[in-house]
Amino acid sequence: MKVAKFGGSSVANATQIKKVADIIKSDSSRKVVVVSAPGKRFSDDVKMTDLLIELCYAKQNDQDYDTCLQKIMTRFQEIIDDLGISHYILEDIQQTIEKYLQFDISPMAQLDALKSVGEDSSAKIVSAYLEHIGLDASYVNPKDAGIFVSNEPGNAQLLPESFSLIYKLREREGVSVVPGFFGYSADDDLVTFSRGGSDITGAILASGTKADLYENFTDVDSVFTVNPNFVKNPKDITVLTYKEMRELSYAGFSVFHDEALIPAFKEQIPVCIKNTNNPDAPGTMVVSEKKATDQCVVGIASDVGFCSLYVSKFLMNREVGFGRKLLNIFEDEGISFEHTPSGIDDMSVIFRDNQFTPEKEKVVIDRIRHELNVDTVSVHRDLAVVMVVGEGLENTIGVAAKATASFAQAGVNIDMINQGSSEVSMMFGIHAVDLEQAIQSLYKEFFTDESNLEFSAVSAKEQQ
Ligand SMILES: Nc1ncnc2c1ncn2[C@@H]1O[C@H](COP(=O)(O)OP(=O)(O)O)[C@@H](O)[C@H]1O
Ligand SMILES: N[C@@H](CC(=O)OP(=O)(O)O)C(=O)O
Repeated sequence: MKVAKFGGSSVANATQIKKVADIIKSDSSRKVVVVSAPGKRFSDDVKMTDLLIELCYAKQNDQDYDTCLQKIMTRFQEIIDDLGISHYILEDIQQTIEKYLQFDISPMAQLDALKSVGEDSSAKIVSAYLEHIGLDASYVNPKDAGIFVSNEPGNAQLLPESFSLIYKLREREGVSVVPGFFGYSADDDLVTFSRGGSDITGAILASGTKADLYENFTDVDSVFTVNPNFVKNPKDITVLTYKEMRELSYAGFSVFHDEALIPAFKEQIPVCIKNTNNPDAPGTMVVSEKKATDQCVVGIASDVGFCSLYVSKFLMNREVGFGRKLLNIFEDEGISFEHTPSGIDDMSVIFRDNQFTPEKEKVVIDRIRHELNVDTVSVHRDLAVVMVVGEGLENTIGVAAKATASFAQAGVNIDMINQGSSEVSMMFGIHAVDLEQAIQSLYKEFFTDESNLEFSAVSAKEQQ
C-alpha cells in the first residue's frame, strides 16, 4: 500500500488535478492521497495559502477584505467549473471561510483555521473529481484520519497517540483523500504544521499506516544536486539516504520538508520524490542505506536569513560553564540556535535572523557583556549557510580543501566553517550577497568534472 502526496503545484488548477487523477487511477495500491492547497500556476502567481493569510490579516486589522476573498473564491470556482464537479463544494468553502472569519478566538488560532481552508478544500475537490470519473474515493478529515497535534499554531507537532488511530486508515474502502498541512489539538482546534507542511502530513500517514512507499509528487523529475534556481539544469540525484535528505532539506532543498523525514525515518518507509508532470520518470528514492558509490558529495544546499553572534574572551577554554551560560541567555530570550562553532578563546552562535529584533539584540548583548564579562561581542547579519552533503564525506580526504579553494576562486569570503560535527555534511557561513557565486563555483567543483571520482580514489587509497 502506498501513500501519495501531491504538492501545491500538482493541484494548482484543473489540468494539474486531472494529471493527479490519472496517477491515482494507474496504481490501485495508492490508497491514501494527501493534497496541498492550490499552489502557483506561473512564477508570479500567489499560493492559495498566502491569499488566506492575507485575508486573515486584513480581517484582523479591520481592513477591507472583500477583494481578497473574491480572489480566493474565483480561484476555487475556476477549478470546480473546469473539473465539472458540483458547485455544492464552492458553497461549502464560502461558508467555512465566513465561519472562520467570525471566529472569536486568538488571532493565531484564527490564522491557522483560515490557512487550513486551502488544503481542506483541495481534498474535497480532488475526492469529488475522483468520484466523478468513477473511482471509489472519499474525503477524510484529518481528525477522522487520526492526526492529533500539539496546540502550537503554525508549528504543530504530532501527538504519539495518533499512530494507532492512523493505522485504521488501512481498513477504509477505496481511496482516502486527506488534506495536508493541519491536524487537530486535544481541544479540537485546527492547528497547522510549519509552511510546506503537507509533506509532513504525508510522511505521518505513510508512517502511521506502515505503507510500503511514500510518494511525494511535485513539479520536478527528481531532487537535483543543487537548487535549480542557482544552476540551470543541474544533475539529478537517484538515491539519497534519510540523513542526506535531512541535511539538504534543512539547508534549503525546499522540494521536501525536513520535518517530514522524521516519521518516514522512524518507520523506515522509503520515500520517492516524483514529478506529477512526468510520472514515468523514476524520481529520487530516499532510503536508509545506499550502495557505496563513487559520488562523495551528493548535493550542495544553501539557505539565507541567518545571523551570527560572535564572542571572544581570553582563556575562554578554561572557564567551566562558559558555553552553557552563553546558550542559557539564548534560551531565556526564546531564541533557538542552529550551530555553535568555537575556538579556544572564541565562540559564535548561529541562529535564524527572524528571531532577533533590534530590541532582542540589545537585551542579549547587554546580558552577555554584564553576565559573561567578555572581551568582544558582535553581531553579523545577512548570513547564508552553505552545506556540502554526502555520506561519503566521513571517509574522504580533501573535500574541505576543494570547497574552500572554490570559494576563493569565486572571491567569496568564508565567515565560518563547521566541519566534523555531522558525519554527512560540512557547513560554511558566508555573506548572503555572495551566495549565487559560491553555489555556482561549488557546483562546478563537485559536479562538472571528475572530482568525485578523484575523491573516491583518494579515500580508497587511504583506507588500504
Ligand atoms: N535541490 C532541489 N531539487 C529539486 N527542486 C528544488 C531543489 N531546491 C529547491 N527546489 C525547488 O522545489 C520546488 C518544488 O517544491 P515545492 O514548490 O514546495 O513543490 P510542491 O508545490 O509540489 O509542494 C521545485 O520546483 C524547485 O524550484
Ligand atoms: N499550502 C501550505 C502547505 C504545503 O505543503 O504547500 P506546498 O505543497 O505547496 O509546498 C504552504 O503553502 O505552506
